[in-house]
Amino acid sequence: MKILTAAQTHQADQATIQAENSSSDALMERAATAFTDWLTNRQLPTEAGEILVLAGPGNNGGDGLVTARQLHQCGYQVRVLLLPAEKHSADFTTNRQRLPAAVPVADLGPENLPALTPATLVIDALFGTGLSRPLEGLAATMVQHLNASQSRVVAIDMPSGLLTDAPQPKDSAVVRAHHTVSFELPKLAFLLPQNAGFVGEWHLLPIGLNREFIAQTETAMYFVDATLLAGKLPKRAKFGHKGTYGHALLLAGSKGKIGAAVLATKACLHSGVGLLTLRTPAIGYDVVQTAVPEAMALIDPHPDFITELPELKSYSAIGMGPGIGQEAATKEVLARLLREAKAPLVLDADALNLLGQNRDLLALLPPDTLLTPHPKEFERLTEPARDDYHRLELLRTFCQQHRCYVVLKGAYTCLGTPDGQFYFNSTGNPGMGTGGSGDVLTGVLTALRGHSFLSPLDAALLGVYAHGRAGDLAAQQTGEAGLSAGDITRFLGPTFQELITQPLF
Ligand SMILES: NC(=O)C1=CN([C@@H]2O[C@H](COP(=O)(O)OP(=O)(O)OC[C@H]3O[C@@H](n4cnc5c(N)ncnc54)[C@H](OP(=O)(O)O)[C@@H]3O)[C@@H](O)[C@H]2O)[C@@H](O)CC1
Ligand SMILES: Nc1ncnc2c1ncn2[C@@H]1O[C@H](COP(=O)(O)OP(=O)(O)O)[C@@H](O)[C@H]1O
Ligand SMILES: [K+]
Repeated sequence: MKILTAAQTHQADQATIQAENSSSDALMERAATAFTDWLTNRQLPTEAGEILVLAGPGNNGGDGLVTARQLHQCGYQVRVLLLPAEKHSADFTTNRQRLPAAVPVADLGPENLPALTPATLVIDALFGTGLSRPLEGLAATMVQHLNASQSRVVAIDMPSGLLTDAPQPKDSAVVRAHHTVSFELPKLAFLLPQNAGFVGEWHLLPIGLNREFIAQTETAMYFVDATLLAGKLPKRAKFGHKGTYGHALLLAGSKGKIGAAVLATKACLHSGVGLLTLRTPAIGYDVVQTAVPEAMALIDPHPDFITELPELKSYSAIGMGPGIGQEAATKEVLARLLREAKAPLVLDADALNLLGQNRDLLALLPPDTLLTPHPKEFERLTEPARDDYHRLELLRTFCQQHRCYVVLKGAYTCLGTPDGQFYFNSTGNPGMGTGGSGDVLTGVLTALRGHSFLSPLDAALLGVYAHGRAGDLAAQQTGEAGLSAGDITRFLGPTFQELITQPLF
């Protein structure tokens, strides 16, 4: 799915109206109907209690007014408070007139703030994508009043006060919604940790925005779902053999962290690699040969950490980082790897920390190298970010400058590409916030980068998505708290099976 800006969303709105030869009023009715259906499917009139619609002056307020009318018609107890304004959108005015007289309506005022109890269900329709500046005055007071209450809050399209594509000034008033119900395509603001407390759980409702317009609209941001990946992972060839699927090399593990090597190795083997060799210090030999007999162990002469780079010529992808530690000798191995590798590289964990401490090494990164930092590791490679939007700017600059792919890990892992695109992943769950999940991802990505039939972009997209999806399948069995990194590996097979599509021709 594409992620559009607020301005592009508005254009999509207009293009839809034009293409259908209909009216903005009709599109508003469609959006609000989708919202009302969403709500009424989840809350019976008795459960909902008293519903209070807060309506602003624009089309977001118009959505609120249509919703109030429809809820009333469905037997819900609903009343409306309007935010006084100098001008109103045409569709707001139309729907103000259409509101049945039986629905109580009043103007908000500094002396007329509503009583809000835990039994009140508030529909926030003050502002949506048309927000052009931080809230102030009465709107800000109302939002603070709402946030201080125990009421249940559902926002239409956006939590009011939150900008769609840009950071908020600190301390500006933004509704803290339990649910945000938005239309058609996700918004950048939903994907950033700093907005989690405002957005709550978000939901997308299709409203039939014009597909051609969306297809033609240029964007640098995508939300990666199964549809976007359809057809990218081919079925294994009937006469394929282990040579067809690449020979991966992993450099992983040090004393006390051989487990990281085992996790990455297992994940790589469960992601379709043909052959796998693991370079690990001598202390890991028995562990690895026992825990993962499918992998070949190429033991470093040093007992505790990796000190020598093996011969590289037989490998189709090389992953380095999980559990390697930050010894000077290991840094030299990394530097030699960057100088000598011809195969695609995946760098994670301490390989990234070593790069951060020795930034001159960044100049050696071969083009299309894949780096997989979490935000702290990314900071060590660049600089501390002021906020999540600034972090994305740093990500774009870093990827363009070093011609590399960066998997910035998190709840919505963001893949940055050398041409400045962002791909936000849709899979995964908080259960994956557990030691070793990242090591599993390195194994997955190393396997996929070794598939000559996948582009660097597709390998990264498939790997990140599959890792999260396997975590989701695992959590269905273990629960989120019970999930450990090895559980993710067990579900990689079914995940890849789901992703394979086999067209007839
Ligand atoms: N696209 C879709 O898919 C569909 C979209 N739909 C709905 O339309 C919504 C967008 O509507 P919208 O463009 O009318 O903007 P909205 O958010 O109501 O606010 C604009 C008004 O607020 C004002 N204003 C702005 N900031 C302010 C501030 N800080 N403090 C005070 N005032 C402020 C601004 O005035 P101005 O900036 O010009 O001064 C203007 O008057 C969208 O979120 C969705 O709910 C659906 O109906 C159909 C499908
Ligand atoms: N709340 C979450 N939702 C989805 N995925 C998550 C969440 N928390 C962590 N993850 C995923 O788990 C992995 C954790 O990686 P990392 O921090 O490197 O762990 P480790 O260093 O312990 O292996 C990342 O792929 C990240 O995207
Ligand atoms: K809103």
